[in-house]
Amino acid sequence: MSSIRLTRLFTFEAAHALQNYKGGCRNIHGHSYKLEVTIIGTPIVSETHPNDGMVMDFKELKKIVQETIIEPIDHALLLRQDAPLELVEALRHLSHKLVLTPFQPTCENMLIDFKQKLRHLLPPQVRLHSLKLWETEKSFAEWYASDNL
Ligand SMILES: Nc1nc2c(c(=O)[nH]1)N=C([C@H](O)[C@H](O)COP(=O)(O)OP(=O)(O)OP(=O)(O)O)CN2
Ligand SMILES: [Zn+2]
Repeated sequence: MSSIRLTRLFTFEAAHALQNYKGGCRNIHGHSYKLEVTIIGTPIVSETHPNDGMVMDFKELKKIVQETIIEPIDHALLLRQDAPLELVEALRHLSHKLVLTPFQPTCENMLIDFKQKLRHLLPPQVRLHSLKLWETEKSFAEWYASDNL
């Protein structure tokens, strides 16, 4: 039996601010994020199975990631939950898509959050292998299951 990795690429737009950061990123600004989700498993061997030859249907992976990770934050503003109350209230009043996070919304923390959300939703025959989040064209962070045994 051969283990095979499958990767699906996702893109989303989000704004954030890094609270207390010493530099421009403390201001609200946006990124066109890219997320690579890699799972690992062995392909199904069953001539009668609709997913014969697949570790997992790419479409199924897309649905899980899209609904769990992408849709809640696409075109949203991510702020740490202790952001100034007046700002939070003003944004809510203007019906902005605001997501308050219990962590500083860095690449690193977003990956930890994504990993926690995804792990329990994948079918039993596959495992989450790694996540790679591109914040800019030049900067990305990665989470690997093998780094966290
Ligand atoms: N370890 C981390 N460092 C930084 C993060 C992060 O998530 N993890 N995030 C930021 C900012 O949010 C943002 O990514 C900085 O973007 P940008 O100003 O475009 O980055 P650069 O200055 O590197 O880009 P240049 O094109 O070279 O100006 C900051 N740090
Ligand atoms: Zn940023």
